[in-house]
Amino acid sequence: MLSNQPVSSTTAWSSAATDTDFWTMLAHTLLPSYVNTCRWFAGKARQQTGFSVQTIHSLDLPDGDLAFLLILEASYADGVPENYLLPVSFLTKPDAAVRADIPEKGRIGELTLDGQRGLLIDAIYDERFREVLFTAIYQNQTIAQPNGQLNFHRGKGLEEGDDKLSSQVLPVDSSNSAMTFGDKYFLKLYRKLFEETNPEVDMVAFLTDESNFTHIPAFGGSIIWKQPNRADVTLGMIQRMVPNDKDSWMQTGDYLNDFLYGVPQRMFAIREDVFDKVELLGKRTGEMHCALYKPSRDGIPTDTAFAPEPFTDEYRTFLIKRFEDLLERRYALLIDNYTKLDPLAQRLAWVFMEAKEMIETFIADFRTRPLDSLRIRIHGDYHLGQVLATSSDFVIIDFEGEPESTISERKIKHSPLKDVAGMIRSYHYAVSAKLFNSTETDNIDPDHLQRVSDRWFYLIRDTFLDAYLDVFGAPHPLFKNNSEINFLLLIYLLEKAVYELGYEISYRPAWVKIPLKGIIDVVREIEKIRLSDGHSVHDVPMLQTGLLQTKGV
Ligand SMILES: Nc1ncnc2c1ncn2[C@@H]1O[C@H](COP(=O)(O)OP(=O)(O)O)[C@@H](O)[C@H]1O
Ligand SMILES: O=P(O)(O)O[C@H]1O[C@H](CO)[C@@H](O[C@H]2O[C@H](CO)[C@@H](O)[C@H](O)[C@H]2O)[C@H](O)[C@H]1O
Repeated sequence: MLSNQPVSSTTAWSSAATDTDFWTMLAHTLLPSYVNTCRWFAGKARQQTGFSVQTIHSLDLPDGDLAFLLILEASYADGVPENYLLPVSFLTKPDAAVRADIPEKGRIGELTLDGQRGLLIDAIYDERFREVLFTAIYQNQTIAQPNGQLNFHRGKGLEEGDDKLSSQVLPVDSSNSAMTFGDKYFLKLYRKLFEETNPEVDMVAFLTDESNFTHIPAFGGSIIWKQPNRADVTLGMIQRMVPNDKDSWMQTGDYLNDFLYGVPQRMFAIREDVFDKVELLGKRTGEMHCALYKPSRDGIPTDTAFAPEPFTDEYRTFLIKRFEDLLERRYALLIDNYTKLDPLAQRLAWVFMEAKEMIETFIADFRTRPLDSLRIRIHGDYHLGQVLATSSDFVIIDFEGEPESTISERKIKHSPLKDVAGMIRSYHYAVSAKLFNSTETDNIDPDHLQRVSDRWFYLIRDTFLDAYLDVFGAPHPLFKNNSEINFLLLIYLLEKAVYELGYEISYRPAWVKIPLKGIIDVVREIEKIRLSDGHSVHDVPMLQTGLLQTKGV
């Protein structure tokens, strides 16, 4: 977004790196309004108190010009400041063609530097900058900077001979920026930065280098900022590009359109190939977790970052605390927004509020319940939108973990059933969003709609779960027995639905009833447990309609 204010400085672009006054001036003029238009800036809704350029890394462009990688600090009235990556370059040529190529969202503003007029842009839109990043990764370059060094690392997935590829910025608007190289590589530049290696780099590099799991885009390399006595900061990662038409959320939506067709005629029909796909996704998910399960072999411990761990007291305390905080925040959010909810959501909200004590008792049981299953690194934000559908298979992407968690939290090991719960919730979302938000079902009795969507969901859930568990065989150290599987699934399903409740209240209020229904389904399961054996929960029965019963796990 171009600012109308003409901004000028006596500094030339070539000597700007060391001119702190220049960057301070920019941080007070062009940058705040620009950053606030960017999809990747997560601080828009917060009360901002200012921006400052904390660090400037210089990169030489092929024609002798320069681009800078700015680390921009955003400060707020409440809470800790955040750091964002903003690469900038300065186009001085009054060349209309060059400028016409820069989309509005890449234009930071007009600048006059040392008498030279030009346009300051987000450098991802500068082909020279993209070429420099790619070449540096390809050549494993280390570029010294006043504040440490930039380490460009090439991984297994970047092939020899692919050194000159044309590049583009992908139009997807998300929390990071994506560039493609020769339609073969996908480079993600992280925008919000953390002083720790991004979990996505850990995970994708590990799966590429240490396992035979091929259903992720192979790791092509990373861009890391290293500083003495400080943790590494990950600036970017490159992977193989996956040719895909759509993600699994969209694919499931297509299946649901077919299904929806029969609903007004009271015909319940799911195509067989839908079950085949769901089974395949269950299998791929199981294979991903098998690949992440690396016990010590012959007494030789594997990389501790990936070694399986038991359900320690420390983990139990962490999870319970997180759950309690999450519940408190969600109850408060729900109360604040109650009057904005539609009548169905309000009814469900009441059931949730009334079940508070029961939920708390159930969570508290997690502190002492004997659990012999194991925890490993997992995807962490697993849902249908994170799985790309190729012509006949699936590729799993976006291993950054749950956006609301800190980077350290995202690396905590969990039961892989947390990912399984994420996917189950996602199927529930898919059918609920389709059936309750489509005009085709406007005239259908809501109770009937609820019954058919429940049936669809249970069949799909059990198909997914069954195919998932089949991968492990029985017994497997990750899952002690059915009772533990069912208990852990309930815990993670509840946690995920409670997390989603906040997401929907903030971003899609019309969808709030979806996670509320998910929470209430778990509450009903907890009630069943209590009714079956008083208040102790030794044997946790299978989920309603679960095919699990037939498995000898
Ligand atoms: N390796 C890849 N190949 C092709 N497209 C990809 C690849 N990785 C991601 N994408 C596309 O880019 C979008 C954003 O990627 P994602 O990893 O989810 O980024 P973000 O962290 O910004 O959400 C995805 O929804 C998908 O459409
Ligand atoms: O942007 P991310 O992929 O990191 O994930 C966030 O946004 C997701 C929504 O796009 C949100 O997922 C929720 O909605 C999905 C449907 O749009 C559904 O499939 C998921 O089950 C549901 O959790 C995700 O929670 C949030 O972290």
